[in-house]
Formats: sequence, structure tokens, C-alpha cells
Amino acid sequence: MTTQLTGQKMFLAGKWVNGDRIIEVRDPQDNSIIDTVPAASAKDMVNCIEEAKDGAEIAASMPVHERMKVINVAADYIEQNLEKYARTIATESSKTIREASKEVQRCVQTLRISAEEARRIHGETIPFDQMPGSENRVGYYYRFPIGIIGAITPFNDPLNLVAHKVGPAIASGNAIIVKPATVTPLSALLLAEAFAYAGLPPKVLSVITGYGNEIGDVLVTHPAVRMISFTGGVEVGEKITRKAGLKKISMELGSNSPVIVLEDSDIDDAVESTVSGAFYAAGQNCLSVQRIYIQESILYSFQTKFVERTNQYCVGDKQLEITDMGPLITEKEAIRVENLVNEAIEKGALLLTGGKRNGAFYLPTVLTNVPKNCTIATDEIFGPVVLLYSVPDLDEAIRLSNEVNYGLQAGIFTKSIDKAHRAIAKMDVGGIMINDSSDYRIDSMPFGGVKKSGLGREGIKFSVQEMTEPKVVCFKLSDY
Ligand SMILES: NC(=O)c1ccc[n+]([C@@H]2O[C@H](COP(=O)([O-])OP(=O)(O)OC[C@H]3O[C@@H](n4cnc5c(N)ncnc54)[C@H](O)[C@@H]3O)[C@@H](O)[C@H]2O)c1
Ligand SMILES: O=C[C@H](O)CS(=O)(=O)O
Repeated sequence: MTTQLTGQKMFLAGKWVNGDRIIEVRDPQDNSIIDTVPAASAKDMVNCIEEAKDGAEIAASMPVHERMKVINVAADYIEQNLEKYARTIATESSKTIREASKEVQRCVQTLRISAEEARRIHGETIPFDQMPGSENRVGYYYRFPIGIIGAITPFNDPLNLVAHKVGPAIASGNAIIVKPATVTPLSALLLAEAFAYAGLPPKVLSVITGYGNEIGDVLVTHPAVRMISFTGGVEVGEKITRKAGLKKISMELGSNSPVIVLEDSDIDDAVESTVSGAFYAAGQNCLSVQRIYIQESILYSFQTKFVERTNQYCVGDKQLEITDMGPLITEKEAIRVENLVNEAIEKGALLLTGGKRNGAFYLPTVLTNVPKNCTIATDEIFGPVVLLYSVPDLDEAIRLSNEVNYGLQAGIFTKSIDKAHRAIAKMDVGGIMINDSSDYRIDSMPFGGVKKSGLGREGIKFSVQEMTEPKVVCFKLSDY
């Protein structure tokens, strides 16, 4: 898709500004240049943070009804321009136009939920007289905004995952500086466009484009930035956590999601759900189904149907409505996935389908008999590859599921409420879906994981909690 190279500006403290250097934004499908954005410098980031100090005061002084109005008008703007937002996502990222449209609709929902949560930031009265000697004291606590939030976001959901930080930040009266993924900055800039249209006061929001290690370090280490809200890979997450020092940290990291399919399940339903969960967004999805543990009595039936359904996946031009799966975000990423699969095959894994690359495209791939000593067995693939395993029973499936040092979400297909509850209790994850794959989320639910999958929870209400602090107020009365 060729678009007029207009050269985007970044959105710093409410102003659209150029930079001294530029970054080319490319379409993963054909590596064509679709636009350019500024490559901000460390100095630009320092200036941005200085402006955000004023922004934090402005944001905190916005009455709740104004915050709600601005967020809802921004949501309206995006809804009215859905096609433009979807095309931008489907051009700069590797999502198909159908996947991109769904992301825009979710972003609108995320913002509307954020507006609602702005009116629900409550405190509580505190019965101080529970302690002898405090009979003449009354008071409460309320929640106040922490000030400046630094948000660093990934490439795979370039709009909605930015909204998951900007929405709650504004709802809770904070200023926020977003450093979007270097390869997919345009969608984040469009989010800024919506808030500029909605009349968000200047200096409250910045979207600063550039290289993560260059400007990210400044954002992460600056003392005026009181929280880092990061979504991305565990390697970068650990780097940031080490550098951040004494400030709030929210880490939404990687995964290697398991799904269990028991013999009493609806196999056709399980197949449909896990194929979608494995190959949505070409597997570049933190909730992607990476491992499926199938009870041995139904292995042949499930495996046959799964491979058959996988082979029906339409891989091609991501701008076409008929396309189920587009490319990965870069050819380099496709080669990384190809190498992971080839390592497994060299070590004895069986390839049931896929395993072929063409540039940035990598076919939906199904492996079985994958040895434990393969990288692909324990690391996050973040590509269209799924591993099938045979298990004798639920307990073995749970044990194997928990062996991997990630724990974002899992799924289990069973008609037994007892078995479902055993999985709920025993699986070491942040979310478990019964008769859904791991790839299920609504934007208001608590979202996040354990082990290497992260720290804290997103999902608007939970982000608002992380982005605010309680303040206790106590009155000692003289003639009570
Ligand atoms: N748990 C979740 O909610 C969730 C959601 C989406 C993606 N992810 C994870 O994100 C990863 C894929 O996204 P990605 O490839 O964009 O991740 P990434 O970690 O490579 O990059 C994420 C962001 O960090 C920035 N960055 C890179 N190095 C940095 C540094 N040294 N300091 C500061 N910032 C730096 C990047 O520019 C980008 O904006 C996968 O692991 C996926 O599981 C998790
Ligand atoms: O990639 C991870 C995303 O957070 C999953 S979802 O798109 O929000 O469901």
C-alpha cells in the first residue's frame, strides 16, 4: 500500500513538533516506507519531562466531569474515523485489516471504560475510634494522582495498548509521556490526535517517537517520572526494572500460554478456539496459544482436526478482508521464528504443517513431539507456531503447564466443573479461561501475569489504582 509520505510530527506537551533526525516507518508486508517520524533525542525527552511537570498540575486540577468529557470525545473521534485508524494499524503493523478494525473498536471501549472509571476513584471513611484514645478523631482516605507516568508500549497492538495507559492516566488526573514502539508509532500519534481534537489541555499528554534505549533510558531514570508503565518483552522489562530505581512499576510482559483439552470437551469448539488463539495477529500476541496439552484418548481426533483447520488459514495481503493472517512485523522476526522451529526439528520434533517462510511471512506451523531441551518449548515464540503434547490426565497437564517460567493466561476445555476448578486452583497464571483458549480478554478485566509475565495488573480500574496513591486525612476534634 503506497501512502503519501507526509512526515509525521511527534506530539510533545500538546504541540506537534519535528525532530532533527527521522525514523522511516515501514510496511512489514513489502518493507516499503509508509511515513517518517522524528527520532527524538535524549534532550527532547528531558524537555518533555520538564513540560510534563506543569502537565501533572494541570491534569490533577481537571475536574472529573472534564476528564470524562475529554476521554469520551476522543473515543467518539476515533469511532468516527475507524477506517483511518484501522488502515494505519494494518499498514504500519503486521495485523490484517480485520484484526486492525477489531483493535480500533477495542480502543474505543478502553477509552469509554476509562471515562467511567474517572468517576469511581473513591476513598473511604476510617473509624479511628477503633483504637482507645482516638474517640475524638474522624477522617478518611482519598486517592490522588502520582504525577508523571512514563509509558513504553509494544508493536503488536499499537493503538489499544497505548490507550490502556493513556485512558486511565488521564482519568486519574496524571500527566503521561508515551514512547511507542519504534516500528509502529503512527497509531499512537493518532491517539494523540484524538485527544488534541477533544481539547485535552496542553502538557498532559506527550507521544515522543524514537529509539527505546536512547530516550527510554531518560524516561525510566528521570526522578520526576513517578511510574513506568511498560508493555513489552521480558528482556527489556528486566532492564527497565533494574534502571528505574524507586518508582512505581507496571510490567506487562511475555508469555508461553498453555491450553489443556480433556477427553470430555467439545473437540470442534476446542479446535476452532485454539487455532484462532494460536494464529491471531500471526501469533504476535502475548496471549497466543503456544502449547496445547491434549488428553491422549482424543489426541488423534484433535490433532487431525487442528491441522486441517490450520491449513484452511488464508495467509496473504493483510489489507484484504479475506486474509486471516499477515506477515510478522519484520523479516528478521520471521527468520527468528524459522530458526526456533528448525532447531526443534533438528532435535527431533515432528512438523505437522507449516514451517515455511517467504520474507516476513511465516506459515501457521504445528509441531509435536517437541523435546524439552528446545528453546521453543520454554521461551516465548511470539510467532505463528503451536506445540501439541499428549498427556494421560489433567494433573500431568497442569504440572507441565506450570513448568514454564511464564504465567499470563491459560485455557482449559472440559465439561467437568470439578476438573475446571482443579485447574483454576493449580495453574500458576494471572487468568484462566474455561472452554476458551488463553487468548481471551475484555478490556475491563484485571490483566497481567506471574513469574516472567509481569508485575501488577492493567485493565482500566486496576491501572487507575496503580496510577494513584491513598492519602489519609484525620481530624482531632476538641469537643467531640
Ligand atoms: N503482557 C502484555 O500485556 C503484553 C501485550 C503486548 C505485548 N507484550 C509483549 O511484548 C513483546 C513484543 O513487543 P515488542 O517486540 O515491541 O517488545 P520490546 O520489549 O522489544 O519493546 C517494547 C517497547 O520497549 C522499547 N524499548 C526497547 N528497548 C528499550 C530500553 N532499553 N529502554 C526502554 N525502552 C525500550 C521499544 O522501543 C518498545 O517501545 C512480547 O514479549 C509480548 O509478549 C506483552
Ligand atoms: O498482546 C497482548 C495483548 O495484550 C492481548 S490483547 O490484544 O489485549 O487481547
